[in-house]
Amino acid sequence: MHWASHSDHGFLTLLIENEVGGLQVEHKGKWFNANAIPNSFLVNTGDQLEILSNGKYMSVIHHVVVNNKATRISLAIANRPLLDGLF
Ligand SMILES: O=C(O)CCC(=O)C(=O)O
Ligand SMILES: [Fe+2]
Repeated sequence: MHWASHSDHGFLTLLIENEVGGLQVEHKGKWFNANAIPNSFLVNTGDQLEILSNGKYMSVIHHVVVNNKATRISLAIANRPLLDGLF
């Protein structure tokens, strides 16, 4: 089971997750596990960065796989643009 696949609206998203993992990123139609490195942030590129870099840094499509065997804990720190303005 996984949460809905999506890209983040903001510039960058910083993620910390526990050892359960579960984040997957899409590349050329395939899904890859994005296992966090202990004591580090995992950084997702967002839509705002893709737009401001004219597509040089693509916004990553991702989702999270979960199960009923292990408790997944994650902390996401995101900046998001106002929906009615530029920033
Ligand atoms: O929990 C995670 O690792 C990712 C959460 C996420 O994709 C989000 O908050 O946009
Ligand atoms: Fe996300």
